[in-house]
Amino acid sequence: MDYKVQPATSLQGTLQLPADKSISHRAAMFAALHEGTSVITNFSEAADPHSTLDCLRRLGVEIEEQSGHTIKVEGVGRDGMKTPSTDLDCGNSGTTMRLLSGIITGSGLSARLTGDESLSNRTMRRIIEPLRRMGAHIDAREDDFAPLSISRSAALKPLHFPLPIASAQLKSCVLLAGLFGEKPTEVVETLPSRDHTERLLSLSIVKEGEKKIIRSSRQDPVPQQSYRVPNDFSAAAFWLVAGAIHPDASIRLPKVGLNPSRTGALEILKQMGTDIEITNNHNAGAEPVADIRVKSSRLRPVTITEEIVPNCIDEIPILAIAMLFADGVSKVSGAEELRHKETDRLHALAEMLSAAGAEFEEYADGLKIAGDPDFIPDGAAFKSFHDHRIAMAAAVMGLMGEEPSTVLDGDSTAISYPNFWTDLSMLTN
Ligand SMILES: O=C(O)C1=C[C@@H](OP(=O)(O)O)[C@@H](O)[C@H](O)C1
Ligand SMILES: C=C(OP(=O)(O)O)C(=O)O
Repeated sequence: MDYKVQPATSLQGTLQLPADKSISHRAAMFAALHEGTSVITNFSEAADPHSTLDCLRRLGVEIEEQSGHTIKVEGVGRDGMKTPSTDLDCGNSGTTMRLLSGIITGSGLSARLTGDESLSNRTMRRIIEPLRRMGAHIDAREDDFAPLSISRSAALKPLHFPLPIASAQLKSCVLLAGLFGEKPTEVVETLPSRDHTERLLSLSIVKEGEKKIIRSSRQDPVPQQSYRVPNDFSAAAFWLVAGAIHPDASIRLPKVGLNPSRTGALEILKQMGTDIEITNNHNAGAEPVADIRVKSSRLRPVTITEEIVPNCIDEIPILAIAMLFADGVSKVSGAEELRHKETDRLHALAEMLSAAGAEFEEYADGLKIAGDPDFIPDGAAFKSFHDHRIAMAAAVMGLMGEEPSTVLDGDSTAISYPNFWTDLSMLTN
């Protein structure tokens, strides 16, 4: 479905954001691996975490969805999952497919993991290679893409795995397989990526200079997962940018997860001069949470380089919109990974910027954008490529137009943020 975006005269209000998607996936999977009941509150209502719930149910885990975004998971423990009688449909969710592949390999069950068209065209080579070294037998289309048929007849082997790319999904996949092994599996991380898996499983971490060595084995108990999931910082980022670039804005975002391995965009927006206030810092389970308020700001240009990219990987589409309204030329490099998301996000951004009439250059690993605080995007029809983050970035840009614009296939927002369009109209009315 296509959505019309009207130019906004002002952006004011308080939004109850969706629950964190990355934490919701993990909370459900780890609750299933815990022996006993977990009650998770503020579980995400978005499509991706529900793909995870659906797969866990097919693996024999009982999950009750209660009122008020609460789920009760009857954890079966590491050895309690059952061979599924149907495919595990991971939908649009890379996190579901990559993390579950680790669990299937560890458990020794046989399963076939499928996904939608987008997920079936995202590389799985990065997980296939280490999981095979741990003893998995994996059949994949072109030895790279879903459907993935996973089984294991040989014993599970521990792995010492220096991460070849900064990816939390790859790190988590290997650590989850390792959780079933008698001897520890070690993942060595040089560039930090989101650390929810390590935190929520309380895994042992040794720091060696710049490196972090994370270990998992059968000796690690899987803790109960009864906590409130923080609201999603990645969803907050759309409104942080909308508030910063709009001349008449004040937006409050309560109870947002501020895990430092996720908040690169906050640092970047502060560096650009965004008027942001953070209050009510507290913890929810193993994760830091706070309230955020953003107001209209005059933005300076910024340069984003490789080291911070994993820390703001999902926020780069909306940061590109912030750059478009900054006073000067901004640059993103070291972000080739964006070409392997729900769509090629660098290409999708280039198409969006071009339809808006912006001045920019696209590189193999990034973008250069000539910003202007008075830029008026053309009221165009923006292609979202069925990608939730591209659709939401286009919508925020559309608020700054003089003419209405259209976001094509804007219903993909349901992948991570089911109330996005309602929240947008609430802020503008
Ligand atoms: O582990 C996770 O929950 C995620 C990790 C990131 O992907 P990569 O690990 O592939 O970089 C991110 O883009 C994705 O939205 C969620
Ligand atoms: C890349 C994303 O998710 P996933 O990899 O889980 O599909 C995302 O949410 O932007």
